[in-house]
Amino acid sequence: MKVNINGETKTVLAVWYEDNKVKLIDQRKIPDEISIIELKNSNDVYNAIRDMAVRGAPAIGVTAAYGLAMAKKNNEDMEKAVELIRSSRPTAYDLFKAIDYMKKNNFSESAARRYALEITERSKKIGEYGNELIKNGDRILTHCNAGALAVVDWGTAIAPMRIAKDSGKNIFVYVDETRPRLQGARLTAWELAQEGIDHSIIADNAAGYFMKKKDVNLVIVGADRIAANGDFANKIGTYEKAVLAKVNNIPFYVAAPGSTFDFNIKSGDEIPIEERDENEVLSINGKNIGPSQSHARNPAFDVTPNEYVTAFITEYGIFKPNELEKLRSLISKDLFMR
Ligand SMILES: CSC[C@H]1O[C@H](OP(=O)(O)O)[C@H](O)[C@@H]1O
Repeated sequence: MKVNINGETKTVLAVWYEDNKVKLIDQRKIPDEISIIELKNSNDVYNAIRDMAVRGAPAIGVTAAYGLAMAKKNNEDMEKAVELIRSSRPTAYDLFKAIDYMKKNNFSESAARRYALEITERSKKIGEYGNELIKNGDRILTHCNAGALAVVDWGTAIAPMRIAKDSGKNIFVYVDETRPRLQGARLTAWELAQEGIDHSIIADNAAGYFMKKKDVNLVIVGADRIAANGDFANKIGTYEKAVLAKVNNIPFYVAAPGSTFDFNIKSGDEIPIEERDENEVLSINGKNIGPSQSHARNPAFDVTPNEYVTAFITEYGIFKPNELEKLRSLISKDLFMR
């Protein structure tokens, strides 16, 4: 993605592999600064994923792939490195796909680079297919960050918006702030601003207001894990946006690569939901927002039933929930996904 750093336009990626180190933009510091951190071993990779220096299902997978190649090159105990990185976060299926891919390819550096390139190229395809759903003048709502930062470049839900803009369409985006980690207000808004895409940040609770006012033409979100029946996990708050979209007859699209589809599970009931530290809810920028006696619950994801999904936007094309068997067949024939 192109970013303006001190008046200079640079092309940056969310995560890359250089000098036998995994390097990434520390997403906890955006939009205040673009800070690059270098990971030197599997323990660094575990911490970076767990603490969300890098986040977003495909980006987590790519970071794991590079991290395992680095661990192999550093002669780490690979069984321990795999188990450590596998334990970093439970919901995003891409993490486990990437680990399996690297295992099948002897944790080689070339395999990690191929994994990263495939994911990047596939996210651009998602953008091209998704662009077909966007008309000139459309007002789009999105939740959390499913942009280049959540992948490597391009993004999933944001990729169609970028390609629509580049193809000359006039679009506007409502960006849910996405409490508690504010991936929308901090990351999606930053990406859209860099791309010159017109947008407004809104409180998570305001999405229904704009949908009911008929000020939203479509919703596009990302995903962290999609079950065989089309139920999917995504950032907490997605489920209620999907219900509001259905009630207001607004198309609701989920953008995700094949690496996010978990056909081993029948429904969303089987998707593990990460519960994170309560302090992410209890404080903002390190300042407590509630009384000291109060505790908080902090599920990082929720599951949206397939009935609320208009269609899935993938690198293979666009599929309705009842067409996922066709998608499963295409993925099974895809050498990269085996
Ligand atoms: C393109 S995957 C993005 C997906 O990941 C986010 O979760 P997190 O920021 O906790 O990694 C969110 O669910 C996004 O939709």
